[in-house]
Amino acid sequence: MNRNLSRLVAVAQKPERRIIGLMSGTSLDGLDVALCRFSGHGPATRVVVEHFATVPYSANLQAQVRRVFARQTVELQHLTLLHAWLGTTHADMVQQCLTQWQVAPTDVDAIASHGQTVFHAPRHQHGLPDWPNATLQLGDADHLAVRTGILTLSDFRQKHVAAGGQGAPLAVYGDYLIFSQSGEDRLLLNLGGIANFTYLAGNLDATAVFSTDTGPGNTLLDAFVRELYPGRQYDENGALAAQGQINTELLAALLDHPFFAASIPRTTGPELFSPTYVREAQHRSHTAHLAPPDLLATLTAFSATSIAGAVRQAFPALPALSIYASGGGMHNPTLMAALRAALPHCRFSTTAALGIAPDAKEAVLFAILANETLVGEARPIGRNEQAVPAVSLGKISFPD
Ligand SMILES: Nc1ncnc2c1ncn2[C@@H]1O[C@H](COP(=O)(O)OP(=O)(O)OP(=O)(O)O)[C@@H](O)[C@H]1O
Ligand SMILES: CC(=O)N[C@H]1[C@@H]2OC[C@@H](O2)[C@@H](O)[C@@H]1O[C@H](C)C(=O)O
Repeated sequence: MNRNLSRLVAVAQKPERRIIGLMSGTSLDGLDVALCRFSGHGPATRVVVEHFATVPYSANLQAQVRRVFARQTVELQHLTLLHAWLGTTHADMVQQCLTQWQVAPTDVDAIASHGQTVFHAPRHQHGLPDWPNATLQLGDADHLAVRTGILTLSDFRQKHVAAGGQGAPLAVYGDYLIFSQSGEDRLLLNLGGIANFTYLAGNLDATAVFSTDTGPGNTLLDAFVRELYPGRQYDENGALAAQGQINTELLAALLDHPFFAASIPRTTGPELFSPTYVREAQHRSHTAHLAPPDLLATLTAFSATSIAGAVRQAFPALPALSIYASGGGMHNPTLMAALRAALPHCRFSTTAALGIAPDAKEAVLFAILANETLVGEARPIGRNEQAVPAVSLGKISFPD
């Protein structure tokens, strides 16, 4: 048997595994690196986050990714170069973390690499009836495996698409395994560039579980803060939006898009929710000359209202739900206050209350996907249109 295959079998048979989860989302703020220790699989999964860091993306890295990010037209050579370069750059970031944590690469069983999404194209968004759902993540994992010497699983979204999904949200697989709790109906709400949630039924009915994107989280806020306040990357603690007034005409125009009426699950990205989207809504609502704080207040309300709208669409009877937030947006008190106001029947806390640091959650979820692919088995979650493809996700890259 090939040496790599026998090593793979040995990793799968270990009582405990250390897997590094890597996630770099649509905010392009950095690479989240979570070193996780696993035992078990499926609903018996036990995960402890031994170390976590966000390695910030340099201004150059952000600029290089933005040359292709969510763009209809790109320079093909640059896209090709990025694929290899991000793979080696992510490998160097992993090595930097391991050195800092004083962990030897030989003590890590696997890396689970999400890669950098550069374009997300579900059919409902590209609108081309003869073309499939599609999504593209860069940062080739062979480069990670060869450079770190660690077995690497990657490119988790393609199998989801191949099995009938939109390539997202994938959080549902891990949320279901580690956050389901008898007696509590839960929403796991991630407030990243794009916001999404997973519903977990308190009666532990796997067929009732579903997940969906809801629309913008921080992506529009970040884009306009960068444009209107040069040198700033985001609305720190929601302070700018807190000084502004919500413009109800613009808010109504922003919410006037078929995405918000589409059936659940629906996924999206900055391809749709871009500054151009906002400018068109401003044009339609005659609000092109809003003061910057008023624009940010309205965009914050747009995120909160669209998230609350998706929750109300999914649960029209307004049952009491416990919402556990994660992702960078939970550090924005203006956004969180707007969410609380829009969903007064829900109880809010963060995944810290469930034992997973909210900034680490998405990276941990990719480590869980790798653990399942190595040790677990595909299992059915959800039903009908909300069924989650029952497949093992990710491709395997060997170090040699
Ligand atoms: N103190 C803070 N105040 C306000 N916003 C904050 C704060 N800290 C982080 N954020 C927001 O969180 C963002 C980063 O969030 P996160 O890392 O969860 O996004 P992501 O993983 O890139 O997104 P996605 O889940 O869409 O892939 C920042 O760009 C900023 O908008
Ligand atoms: C295509 C893509 O990268 N989508 C991301 C993005 O960021 C949030 C939301 O949009 C979600 O659908 C997804 O990430 C999370 C980790 C997911 O798949 O669950």
